[in-house]
This record gives sequence, C-alpha cells and structure tokens, in this order.
Amino acid sequence: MHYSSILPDVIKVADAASEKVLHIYESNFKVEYKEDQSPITAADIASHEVIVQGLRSISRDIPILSEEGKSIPWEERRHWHRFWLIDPIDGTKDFTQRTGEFTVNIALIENGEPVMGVVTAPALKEAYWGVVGEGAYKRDRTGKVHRVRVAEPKEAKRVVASKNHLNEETRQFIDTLGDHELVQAGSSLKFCRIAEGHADIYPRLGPTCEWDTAAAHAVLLAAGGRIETLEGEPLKYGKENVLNPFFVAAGSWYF
Ligand SMILES: Nc1ncnc2c1ncn2[C@@H]1O[C@H](COP(=O)(O)O)[C@@H](OP(=O)(O)O)[C@H]1O
Ligand SMILES: [Mg+2]
Repeated sequence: MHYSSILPDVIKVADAASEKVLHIYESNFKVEYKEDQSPITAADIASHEVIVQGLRSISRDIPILSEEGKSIPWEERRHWHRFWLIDPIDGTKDFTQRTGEFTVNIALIENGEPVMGVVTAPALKEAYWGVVGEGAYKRDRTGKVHRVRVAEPKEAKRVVASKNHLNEETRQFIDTLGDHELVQAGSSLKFCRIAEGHADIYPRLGPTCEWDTAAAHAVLLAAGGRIETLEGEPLKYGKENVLNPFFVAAGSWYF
C-alpha cells in the first residue's frame, strides 16, 4: 500500500474533524463522564463521526478501532493485519480545562506497527504527520509546512511529562535522569514535541491505551525517534488488551 498517496486525504479528514472540534471548544459545551469516570463531550463524538466517515471514503475495507467507537471483540480484531486506530480527542481533560493542549489522532497500523500517523492540535492550530521511513512534517499556526526531526542530545536535558497524569513512578524515573528541565504537555503532543526536537524524552510509567499513542508514535518513528517498553521492546498495537505497557519515548540516541 502506498501510504504517501493517501496521506493528503487523511490530513483532510483530521482537519475536518479539528474544525468541528474547535467549533464545540469555543461554545458552551457540556461535560459528561464515562463508566471509567473519564470525561467526554460532544466534541469527542463529533470528531469520531467525521473521522469514521472520512476514512470509510478513503478505503471501505480497512477496519477502524476508535476510543469512542463500539468495542470490537478480540475474535474479530485478531484477524486484522491492517487497521485504523483513532483517538478523536486525546487530552479530553485539557479540552475541558481549556488549556488548548488536546489532539485529534489518526494512525494506520500494519502487522502491529504504526506506519502512518496524523496528529492535529485544533486550538493551537498545529498539525504533525508522518509516514514511517519517509519523514515527519509539522504544519505551524501560519500554515507553513516543514520537515521535523528529533534532536540528538548526549543526555536527556528536556523531559516531557503529562500534566494530568504525572504519577510517582514516573517521577522516580525522571529523578534518575540527572539535571534536566521538566516540560509539561497534555495529550499526544508530548511525542510531537520530541519529534520536532523541542523535548528529549517522555517516560510514561502509567496507563495509556493504544489509541492514545499510535498516531504520534508513527510521527515520532518518521522523525527518527522510538517508543520502547521498559523491557526494551517496541510498543505494539492490535493486542487483545488495548492498555499499553509502561514506556519511554525518545530519539534513537537514548536507546
Ligand atoms: N487509568 C487509566 N487507564 C487508561 N488510560 C488512561 C488512564 N489514565 C489516563 N489514561 C489515558 O491518558 C490519556 C491522557 O494522557 P495525558 O495526561 O498525557 O494527556 C487519556 O486520553 P483521553 O483524553 O483520550 O481519554 C487516557 O486514555
Ligand atoms: Mg486519549
């Protein structure tokens, strides 16, 4: 499959979802809570619907797994060699707290690995995308597109971590990194900050799901970075359990 040929259409889908999301962000939206007590708004649902419709028009036979879609039994998912993995809004807490640091995420997974990803930050008017092996790009708030690449420092100088989910285990890991600056960011933007060379390392010794990481993982891989489990294995997708293991994201210099 030629990912580069469908990438412009995938970016269009993410932009269309972002526009819808931004419209709701700027309104007086209502916050509800899912069974697991995580917040959800009309923007999560609207973004999911725009993305699903858009991806279906790109390809009718690639299945879609979305944080906001119905859960699909493992018996069906286990046969998927290629699928879209989407998080219609990552950082819903940042959305409800109006920090602007939330993202729309679309990844294409093949044989358990992310091969293409698009991440947009509607309120920041930034977007990142990448095809693994072909490079990563950022569209800045002026609309200018440029290639991005991870920094290659000798040690982790700028550590990026969650604003809403920075737990004790992650703090202890960060303490082992020596002198550093702590940059906090919401959502999958943390991976994008590494991809563009604005941060060096993102340790997450806490829970995330496959849809939280997949699209930005593709961007990071395309920019010369990696995400590995604490056992040194690459983070994989399409597992029976959608929870990710703890991981560290950084440029290749770290691993
Ligand atoms: N206990 C938990 N179990 C699973 N995922 C969790 C979790 N706590 C946080 N997350 C994930 O972490 C994401 C937010 O990360 P961060 O704090 O880095 O912005 C959430 O994404 P959503 O906002 O899409 O729900 C959520 O999926
Ligand atoms: Mg998420």
